[in-house]
Amino acid sequence: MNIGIIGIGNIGSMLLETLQNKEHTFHIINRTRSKLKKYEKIGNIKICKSIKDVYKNSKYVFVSVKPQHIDEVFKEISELEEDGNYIISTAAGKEINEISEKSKKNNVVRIMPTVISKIGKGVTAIAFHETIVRDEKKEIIELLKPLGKVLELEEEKFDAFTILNSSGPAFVAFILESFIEGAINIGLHADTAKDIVLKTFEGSIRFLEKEEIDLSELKYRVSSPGGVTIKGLYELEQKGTKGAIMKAVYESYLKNKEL
Ligand SMILES: NC(=O)C1=CN([C@@H]2O[C@H](COP(=O)(O)OP(=O)(O)OC[C@H]3O[C@@H](n4cnc5c(N)ncnc54)[C@H](OP(=O)(O)O)[C@@H]3O)[C@@H](O)[C@H]2O)C=CC1
Ligand SMILES: O=C(O)[C@@H]1CCC=N1
Repeated sequence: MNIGIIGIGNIGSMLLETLQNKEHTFHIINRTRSKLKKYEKIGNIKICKSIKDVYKNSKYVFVSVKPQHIDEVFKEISELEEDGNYIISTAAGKEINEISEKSKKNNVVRIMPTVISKIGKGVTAIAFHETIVRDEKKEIIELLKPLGKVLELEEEKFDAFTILNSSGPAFVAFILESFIEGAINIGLHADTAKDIVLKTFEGSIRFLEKEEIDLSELKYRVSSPGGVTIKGLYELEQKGTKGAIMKAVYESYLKNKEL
């Protein structure tokens, strides 16, 4: 399969490295060419000189530039003949109709990926232009399988999905970091704290999945009456932590709708 990737940043490089397969040939381009140096000697990666070269040589063309750069890319694509190629946009907040209009193409697919897919365990939402038929959808979903789970999703749910799934890892990192710094404050070395915090979160998630219990049930199992855990939970409630997190999710969601 000939696969194009326009924009080799966080997501473009994740796609290039995760979808790697000897049966694919990748045609890639990035604005800053020095970023592509490490791919120069890989047999099935062709570094292209223009967006036209990427598009002409690829059946599936991922567009993974930032939303503010996407118009210039679609403008270039709009001047090219569609010849069985598909545009697969990763841009947050950019709808299929808008992409189709700007690129003057019908074969438009929208995905919402996550950096987590680098280890094959992410969830990728996908939506298709109305003209794309079942067999074509199947082939595209199959192509994305190395990323983890591929979830066909109504476009109106993409904004919420983006914040949970794709921004999510940053929120998780922030919360983990808060616990690590809390642990340093009570005398643990940073490395030890990180190790314990990661294992505690991982173990808690596995436990919830295995025991199939509610989150509040886990809170009550851990919180002894008048004990230490409830003291900490009380502090979090008094500081409005849950409200602050809900607001953070909402503000990100609103921002995504503005794009
Ligand atoms: N980061 C994430 O976790 C997620 C990102 N997304 C979406 O994916 C897209 C990419 O995000 P991300 O990878 O983080 O962004 P990055 O800035 O890391 O990567 C974008 C890349 O596109 C390149 N670029 C910009 N304009 C052009 C152009 N005209 N031709 C070729 N290359 C170009 C940039 O080059 P240069 O090296 O010069 O900057 C850069 O390397 C965005 O639309 C974002 O909304 C979606 C889900 C998750
Ligand atoms: O922060 C962003 O805008 C992108 C989209 C989702 C994750 N990163």
